[in-house]
Amino acid sequence: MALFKPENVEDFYEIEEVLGSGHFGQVRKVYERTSRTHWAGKFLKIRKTACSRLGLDRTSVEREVEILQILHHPNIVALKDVFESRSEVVLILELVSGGELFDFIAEKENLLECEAIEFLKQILEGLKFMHKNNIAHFDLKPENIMLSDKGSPHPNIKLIDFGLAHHFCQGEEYRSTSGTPQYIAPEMISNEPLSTAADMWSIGVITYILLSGLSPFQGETDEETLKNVIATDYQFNKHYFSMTSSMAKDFIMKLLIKNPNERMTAEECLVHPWIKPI
Ligand SMILES: Cc1ccc2c(c1)c1c3c(c(C)cc1n2CCCN)C(=O)NC3=O
Repeated sequence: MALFKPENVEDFYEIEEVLGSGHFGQVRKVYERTSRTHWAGKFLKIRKTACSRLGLDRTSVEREVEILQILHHPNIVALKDVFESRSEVVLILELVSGGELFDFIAEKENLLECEAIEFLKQILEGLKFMHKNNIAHFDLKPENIMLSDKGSPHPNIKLIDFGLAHHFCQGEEYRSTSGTPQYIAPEMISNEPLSTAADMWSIGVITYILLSGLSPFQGETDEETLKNVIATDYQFNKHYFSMTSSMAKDFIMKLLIKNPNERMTAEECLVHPWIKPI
């Protein structure tokens, strides 16, 4: 069982404003007194007993910590420290102060293909590193793609939130039906064995949205969205894609493929002619 620091996190950090919250607990800005620097504190409520419904299972937190301790990469959020009290684990994470990629894009009229490519290259470099370490994120979506400094002419992308991530052991079969309907791969919905290819499906969906503002499978309800995903039923809306290059559409089509084995890998995406013109 992993041991985290038993000291009180507030002996080292001042807890500041809430940055976000979810089923897991809260993410808050924290100030480290000794270094006078800001970080993000992810406060996770831990189940007190096995039959308790509230809070997270400690093993799932240990899995997230183990994965973050492996992943040292410029496009993946860094884990600095972990504290534990009786009912809470606190992850001290790199503060990614530029906010979510999609909020950055929402502030612009529309995104040029060359701008989308620059963001996607960084996302794919982070994914290539993750997948080479046999780790899949399994929750790639715009909310989990952050910018380090949105004021910079070339903002740096950071992938965050590895709460659903999985580290595959050799030959292991892993199934999960967690995730967000708009972005999850068909094999997740039908509870088939998963692989890093599920992340590549999400990249196809994210690219479609980056270039059009539309979500390819979104229906009126989650149920309808899931049906559209399973049917791999999407089109390039003529109005929204009228100015989109055929190379960009080819990139998306080579990711939104029902059979996970036929999808491009992160490495193949990085040498696709749309991303890396000859
Ligand atoms: C400036 C800002 C604003 C909101 C933030 C974050 C940073 C943030 C961060 C993290 C997580 C897991 C969630 C976060 N959230 C919650 C929303 C994430 N989609 C994180 O790991 N580092 C962050 O800076």
